[in-house]
Amino acid sequence: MEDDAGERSSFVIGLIENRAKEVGVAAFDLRLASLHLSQYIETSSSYQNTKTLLQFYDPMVIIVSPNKLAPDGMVGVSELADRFYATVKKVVMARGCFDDTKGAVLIKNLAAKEPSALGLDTSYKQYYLCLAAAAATIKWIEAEKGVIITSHSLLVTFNGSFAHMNIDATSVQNLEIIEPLHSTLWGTSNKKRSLLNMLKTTKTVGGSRLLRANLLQPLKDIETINARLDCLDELMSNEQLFFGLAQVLSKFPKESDRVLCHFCFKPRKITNKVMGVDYARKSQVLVSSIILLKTALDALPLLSKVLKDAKCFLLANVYKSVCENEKYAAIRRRIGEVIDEDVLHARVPFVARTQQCFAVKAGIDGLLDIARRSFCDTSEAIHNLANKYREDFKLPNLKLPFNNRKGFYFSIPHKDIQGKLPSQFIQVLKHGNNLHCSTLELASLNVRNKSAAAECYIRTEVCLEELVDAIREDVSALTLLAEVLCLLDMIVNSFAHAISTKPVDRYTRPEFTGKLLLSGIIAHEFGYNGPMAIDAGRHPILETIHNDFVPNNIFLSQASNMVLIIGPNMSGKSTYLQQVCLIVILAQIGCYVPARFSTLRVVDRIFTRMGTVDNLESNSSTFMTEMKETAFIMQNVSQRYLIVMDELGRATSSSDGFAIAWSCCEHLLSLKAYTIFATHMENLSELVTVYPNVKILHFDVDIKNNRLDFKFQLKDGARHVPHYGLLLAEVAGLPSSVIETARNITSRITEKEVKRMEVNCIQYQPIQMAYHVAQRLICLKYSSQDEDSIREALHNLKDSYIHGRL
Ligand SMILES: Nc1ncnc2c1ncn2[C@@H]1O[C@H](COP(=O)(O)OP(=O)(O)OP(=O)(O)O)[C@@H](O)[C@H]1O
Repeated sequence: MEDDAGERSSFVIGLIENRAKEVGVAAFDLRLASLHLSQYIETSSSYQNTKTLLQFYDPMVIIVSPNKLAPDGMVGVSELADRFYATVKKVVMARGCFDDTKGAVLIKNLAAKEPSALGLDTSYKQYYLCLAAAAATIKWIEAEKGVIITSHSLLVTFNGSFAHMNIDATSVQNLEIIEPLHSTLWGTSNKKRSLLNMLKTTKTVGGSRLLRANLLQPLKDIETINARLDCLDELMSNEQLFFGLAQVLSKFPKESDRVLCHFCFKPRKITNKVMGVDYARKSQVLVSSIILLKTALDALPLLSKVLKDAKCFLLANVYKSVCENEKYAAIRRRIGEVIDEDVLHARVPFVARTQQCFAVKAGIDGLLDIARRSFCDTSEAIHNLANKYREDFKLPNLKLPFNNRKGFYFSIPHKDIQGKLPSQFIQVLKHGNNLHCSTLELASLNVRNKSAAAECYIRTEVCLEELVDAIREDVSALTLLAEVLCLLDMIVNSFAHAISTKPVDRYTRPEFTGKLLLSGIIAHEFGYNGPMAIDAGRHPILETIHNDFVPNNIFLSQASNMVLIIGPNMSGKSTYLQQVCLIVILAQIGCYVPARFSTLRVVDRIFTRMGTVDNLESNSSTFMTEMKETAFIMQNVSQRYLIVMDELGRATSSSDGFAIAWSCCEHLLSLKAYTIFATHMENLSELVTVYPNVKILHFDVDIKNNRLDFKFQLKDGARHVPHYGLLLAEVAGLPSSVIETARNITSRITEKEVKRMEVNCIQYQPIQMAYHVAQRLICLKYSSQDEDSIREALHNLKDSYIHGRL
């Protein structure tokens, strides 16, 4: 639709809730003509799930019902919209518009696929909230835009958000997925330093929107992830295919997705209301859409040529479903019957206007030909007028720019005007080194030129009526083409581009455990709870800034599902936590990752508590925010989650903070989720004496000349770095007398602590080792390795045990 251009959001969201904490969401994408339905129980009183969805969709309109149905203690989605999305247009529709029965009928009629494929027809009563939201949303769109949605044209997904990895809104900020934090880890805020900005080399608006959507909701389906990874394998090993595809994609208009979906919306029959809303403009959009569609269809044979020999499933499937699809050639033939072959899509406004006026072949409509003549005459008169002014007023550098709003105007360099501008020139505006202006004569010619163009558009629309109806019959083919172009743009221009611009093997393909093991006991034991191992992983963004970025490993498994990382300030803890999460996200969007090797299990949800984000809710102290975020994690955690906690408990008294951190760790250790916990509290390493499934690591630091020398290297076990806080405080410029006093106090405390830790470690090491041996033996029991490999593994295990390397 014409008013959803550019990268502005194109989502209209209907929201409704009941008193049982259930929320129904219908998110309608006007650009892609798709509708995404979700219904879920809101788990927190601060609406974390709803906020996450709203952040994901970034709506331009939120539709809510007037009555407050929120459960006690919750503000209600309507107020949520007011508080957090004050700049987004809010529409309140009568409760009756949220009609679930009507929603079900609409979905049945409008969805491109049978609703049974969505699980809606049999059990829709259960999902009445999202259907009610859908009814209201569709009603608003049809009324507001003056359109009727074409039957069986909508791409409908159900429960969309939960078929994907869930990253809550706070974690999106903490991990700097979309935008860098104001106080970034690296000092000044820089737009380049978010994962989205790093990957945003897509060439189309649809491609970058798909990329954003993927980063906010990575995939969970291993088959789809692997299909993308297979595609990247092929692109990386076949340069001709990679460059060929990149080149062909550039031949498709940037706005292909929006235009292809234009045909899903059928304008209502002309009513006074619609006539009043610049009817000519609507006709112009239609003509421009047809020209864009022609340009896109003309590029399809080139795509077929490049993809003909592609091997991977994804590209072969695109070839089969799009390139070999007869429907596109048929549509192109129909377009050729009415539209002039030479007409091209143009971005320069006046060229585009001329192409649109001359789109339909000459001789098809007499009135159109007359309107064109008038358009040409007025355009010529305007150019003649400019020539006349150049000569009469001695203004050889007078230019005649055009924009859609103003029409033609004059642009005169300031330096060419000796004294005053002649009085004929009106509406004078300074614009850089030029003056922009008009004259009465130009204004009158502009009006005539514009109305001649408007007449052309309206007549053209009449000529295109049959063609447009024919195109609408195959609208699902156009939606498919739009989807495919966005996906290819993301994979080729973003993923493959990012990998290929790095030195060879900097990015590698992640492996996923789970699929192969999904049978019987092995699936149960290891499939869903397979290990997460990253060898020589790097931070995808920071490594581009630091030439000497130090890679680090991680290993999490059922036997060791928590890693506790200890290290002084500035040693690299927060960077490491971010790094692991970003690698998991990259892997689950189907991209290679910055690591030498990685084996991952699919993560359902990432939770982070990193303490760097400003609190959005007023009246919450740093500590309360920290506790609220932690409570949210604790209440929602389940086994395939990845939890990342940075310095929990630092915002209160040290004893309470330690107690909270310890008990949170104990709680998390009792679950199957994987947790990475970074802390300054060295005493927390004593957890290892009680829980064999926690692994302690530390960031290596040397002390040279009373200065900390950071190695950024993770090492096994805990290491006590004496007085690192004092050393850093000294560097920061605290007076030496203050430092001296502080040093005396801390040395007395820490000596005692260290001794106690050493005793405990020695005492509990054998228990730890026995536990790890047992776990590895269980793994070996279920492994499918041959006898020799098992023998070798047992040998290695024995060696590791003897040398205390477990
Ligand atoms: N692996 C690495 N290789 C190179 N430099 C790194 C690495 N990790 C971190 N750094 C550098 O160290 C700086 C500090 O890292 P980070 O903020 O992660 O430390 P921290 O231990 O979390 O500190 P604090 O405890 O004070 O929050 C980063 O800004 C980055 O410049």
